[in-house]
Amino acid sequence: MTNLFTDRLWNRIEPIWKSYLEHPFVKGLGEGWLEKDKFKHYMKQDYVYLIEYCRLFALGSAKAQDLKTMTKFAKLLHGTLDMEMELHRQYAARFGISHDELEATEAGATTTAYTSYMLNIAQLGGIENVVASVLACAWSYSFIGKELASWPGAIDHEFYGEWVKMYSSDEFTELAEDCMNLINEMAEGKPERELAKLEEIVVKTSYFEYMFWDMAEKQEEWPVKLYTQSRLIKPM
Ligand SMILES: Cc1ncc(C[n+]2csc(CCO)c2C)c(N)n1
Repeated sequence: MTNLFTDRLWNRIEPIWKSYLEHPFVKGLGEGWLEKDKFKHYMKQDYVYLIEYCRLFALGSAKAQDLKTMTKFAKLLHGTLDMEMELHRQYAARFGISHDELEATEAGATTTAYTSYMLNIAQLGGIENVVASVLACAWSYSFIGKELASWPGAIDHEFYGEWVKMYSSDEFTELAEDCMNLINEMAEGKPERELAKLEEIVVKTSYFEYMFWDMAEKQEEWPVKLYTQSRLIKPM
């Protein structure tokens, strides 16, 4: 039996990912009672998150050592720009937000920290760092999508059903599997010291995923209180 690196990763990330399903934002989304304003905030932050995320896939293509990997990343880039971000544009339209307004969203603290971390890691190392940075995002959404799709009424919900449908779809499962196959191929033959580094990236990005759900729940932008002459001018 082969020892898959993703099986080893699963031991570390399972408790973190299970906590997403307990988080009020994800629970509310799956059970259908999530406040729309929270979802709107999430979709706007997620859109600018995805713009930065696309750069990661482009970096993956640039760093690829063979055409098969280059093509995989190009496919992931296209899938994100054209399919995943289209979901956001459609939800934005339902909220009366134009494409330009959506694109002009100012990234909040968590969004900035998360995308900056991934882009830094991906630029520092070789192709395996790019794959480790994107893995938790693609795989955890597939995990959440599949789980929520099994909750009664989630997929047919008049508002959140589209979200559940997209992330539980075959196309998304395939994108997540592409990332899992890539990391398994790249882990083969690597020394323990390097595997441990990759594992840390996947654990850190899994923590960031939790923080992203929490940012959405709290509708957080920059949690800074601004004072002028001792008067609070920007309560958070
Ligand atoms: C914070 C955050 N994390 C993960 C995803 C999901 N995601 C990002 S890229 C990708 C693969 C192909 O598009 C998937 C599934 C998201 N939307 N927002």
